[in-house]
Amino acid sequence: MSVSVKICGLNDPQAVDAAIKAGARYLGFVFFPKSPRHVTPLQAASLVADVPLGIARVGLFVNPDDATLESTLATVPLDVIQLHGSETPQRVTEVKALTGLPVMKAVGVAEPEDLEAVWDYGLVADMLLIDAKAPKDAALPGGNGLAFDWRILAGRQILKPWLLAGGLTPDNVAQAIRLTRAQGVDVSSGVESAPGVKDAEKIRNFIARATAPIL
Ligand SMILES: O=C(O)c1ccccc1NCC(=O)[C@H](O)[C@H](O)COP(=O)(O)O
Repeated sequence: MSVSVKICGLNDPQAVDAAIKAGARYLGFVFFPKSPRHVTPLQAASLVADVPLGIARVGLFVNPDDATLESTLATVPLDVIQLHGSETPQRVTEVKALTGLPVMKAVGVAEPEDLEAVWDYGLVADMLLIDAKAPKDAALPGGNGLAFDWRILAGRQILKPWLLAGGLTPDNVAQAIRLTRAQGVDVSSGVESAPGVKDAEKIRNFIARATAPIL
């Protein structure tokens, strides 16, 4: 089965178009005001207007309250909610009930002990995004272009569908998939020319290399 690709932090129509044409399975839109990739619900509504069926529109939130989720969903149709903050398993369950949408929970990994959280969230989330743990002094909880030691995941069984994230690039994504046997991969900074500026050529290269047969 081919690896699914999520391109995260899309904020311009050319990049959305490049991701769709190159075969992305998930398109991520960041609703976190401090991010250089931040989009408003109205901007996102315009960006997703022509997304074909079968490609999931993912809204990325950091510790959102109910009102934020409700007002965003009233403006932009989304298929998946990505929670990228310190939401508890209980909050994941609440967000699923409130929105009626599947939840992808991001879990930060730096060392083998962090896999306990992967297990805990696997019991409640519909999907997991296994990402590098953000450094304590990082301005953002994700999208920092940092990788973790992928060998931590080698040979692990994970309860739910999951995507590998953190510091992936067109140059390292095939090796990351080979080591972790990830079913899907997620990228943001690795397909940018500057923070918050997506590069269509890098998006095409990334998707081609992630979906090529792994030898
Ligand atoms: O991208 C952001 O600006 C961002 C802000 C707040 C929370 C999460 C954020 N991004 C998450 C991602 O883009 C990805 O899901 C993932 O962390 C991979 O990012 P990268 O290492 O840059 O490829």
